[in-house]
Amino acid sequence: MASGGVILSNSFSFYQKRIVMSSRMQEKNGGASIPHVLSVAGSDSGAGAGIQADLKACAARGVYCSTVITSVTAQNTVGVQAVHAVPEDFVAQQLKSVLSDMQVDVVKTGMLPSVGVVKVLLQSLTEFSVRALVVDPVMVSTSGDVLAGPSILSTFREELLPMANIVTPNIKEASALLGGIRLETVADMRNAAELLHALGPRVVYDTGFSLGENLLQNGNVLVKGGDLPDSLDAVDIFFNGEHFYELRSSRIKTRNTHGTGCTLASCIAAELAKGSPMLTAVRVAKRYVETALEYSKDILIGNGIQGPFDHLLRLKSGSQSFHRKDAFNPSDLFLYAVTDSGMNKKWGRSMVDAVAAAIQGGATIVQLREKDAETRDFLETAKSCLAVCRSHGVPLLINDRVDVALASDADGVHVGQSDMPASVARTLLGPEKIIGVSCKTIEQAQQAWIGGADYIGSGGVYSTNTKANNPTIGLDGLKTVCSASKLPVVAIGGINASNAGTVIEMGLPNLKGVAVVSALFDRENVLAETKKLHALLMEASSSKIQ
Ligand SMILES: Nc1ncnc2c1ncn2[C@@H]1O[C@H](COP(=O)(O)OP(=O)(O)O)[C@@H](O)[C@H]1O
Ligand SMILES: Cc1ncc(COP(=O)(O)O)c(N)n1
Ligand SMILES: [Mg+2]
Repeated sequence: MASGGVILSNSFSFYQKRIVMSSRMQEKNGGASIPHVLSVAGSDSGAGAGIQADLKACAARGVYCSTVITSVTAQNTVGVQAVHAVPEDFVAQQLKSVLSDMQVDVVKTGMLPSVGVVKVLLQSLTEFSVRALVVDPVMVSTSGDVLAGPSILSTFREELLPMANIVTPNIKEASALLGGIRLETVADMRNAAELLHALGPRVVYDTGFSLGENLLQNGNVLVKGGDLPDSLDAVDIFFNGEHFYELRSSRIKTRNTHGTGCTLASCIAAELAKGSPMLTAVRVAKRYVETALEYSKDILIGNGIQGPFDHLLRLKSGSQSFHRKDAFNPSDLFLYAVTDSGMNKKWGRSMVDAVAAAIQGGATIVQLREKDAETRDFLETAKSCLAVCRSHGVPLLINDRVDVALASDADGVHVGQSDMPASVARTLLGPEKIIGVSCKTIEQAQQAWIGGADYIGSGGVYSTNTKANNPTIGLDGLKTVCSASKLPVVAIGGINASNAGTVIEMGLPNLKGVAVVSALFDRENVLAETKKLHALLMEASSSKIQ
């Protein structure tokens, strides 16, 4: 960070000394500093707006969020049933606890229920330096309930707004702050943005400031048009004191807009904390709200008129977390079918038919392996095969392509040594998906375990023509890897009905099954071949060396 972050503002006094001390402490602890937003807002028991929305928005944007709760509301999708203000001295205590210990980059305010709370906040900001202040002047909930009464207006206008780097009123709030002027058109919104800018916010940063030269000068106003009557788009007006920007997105048809304002402001704060310039932060935030609303437009939470949306884009029914019965089960490796489009084409059947037949014959897991397919075709095939696999409770993995696994919501991936490392795949896919890694050596097996894989595939046990230039490790190599592996193992490479029994009967530690390609798919009758192999494996398992 540029040494300083000096803010020359009306009445702020920032202590350079503290910034230097705190970055020194971070250096001493050896940790990297993490973008950090402090949300000073009210709690919404329904978790659509307020502190809860702020936490989710920051989490979704990859920023740490601490919280100072100003008020506790009993609230749901019907409205606000009760409000319990937190005593001002306790708000002060929370502010001190967070700001005296943690390096907060950006403070974002939501519901500030009393003049006293605003004063306490401003006092804290004179004692502890932060890089930016985002003010969402929450006054009335969308349900029409008052969250901060008219007595607060003059304090907002005269004391809070002049300190803000950006203020984000909705139409009603902009009108209230400007003495009740009418706001019905985009032109009215522009006018309001200009008038609000004249009231403040006008914090000026020095040019060495880490958020970038001149980017925050003179403060900024965003008048949000979510509730603009008769508007086909969702239009917001951004004014930085020099230029107006009309930010438009499509208006999503949904009841789930509770908390959009809190979320937008938190996302702006999060992007600023990461170092984005103001206009970029606003654009990203608006795009994020639009995306989350589009994703959540049909979700149903609560019986009231305004529902919450899903900040993490994961709750929609049909997403994997709803349907997978449980976590990875190593016994699923028992009869592992790996597809080959060339073979299936040769025998005149579609991939879906081949997968369905293998499952019917007893395959316990399926891997879709498409070395030459166009991405779009691969994705379509993955989706159709997934439907078949899901209906039988059999996991579907994708060979190599983490992007296809993500896009199709398959159950996981299988990667080779020259594909994406397991640790990176794990970060992309999250904790629930299955990751398998091909390993020929003890070191590779160790690395797969460290990287967060669920199982390893070890081979080629026998020579095979499904993989060129693939040295075999033989039964001895398999034995070495199995003995050292902390993960369950599936044997692969040239395994078929004539040798599968030998592999299983060795009774190797951790060996849970065999993976086969040609033995199932380079045959006329996939169902019959799979049944035969399944029976043989059952037989071998019961007689394996203990
Ligand atoms: N139906 C919608 N579709 C797309 N964007 C929306 C929709 N409703 C609100 N927004 C956007 O959400 C943000 C919050 O706006 P608004 O609802 O006006 O604020 P508040 O929640 O404070 O009342 C704005 O960027 C606005 O354009
Ligand atoms: C605690 C709290 N803070 C803010 C809002 C405003 O959100 P919305 O305008 O979406 O009702 C709210 N309803 N509750
Ligand atoms: Mg709203």
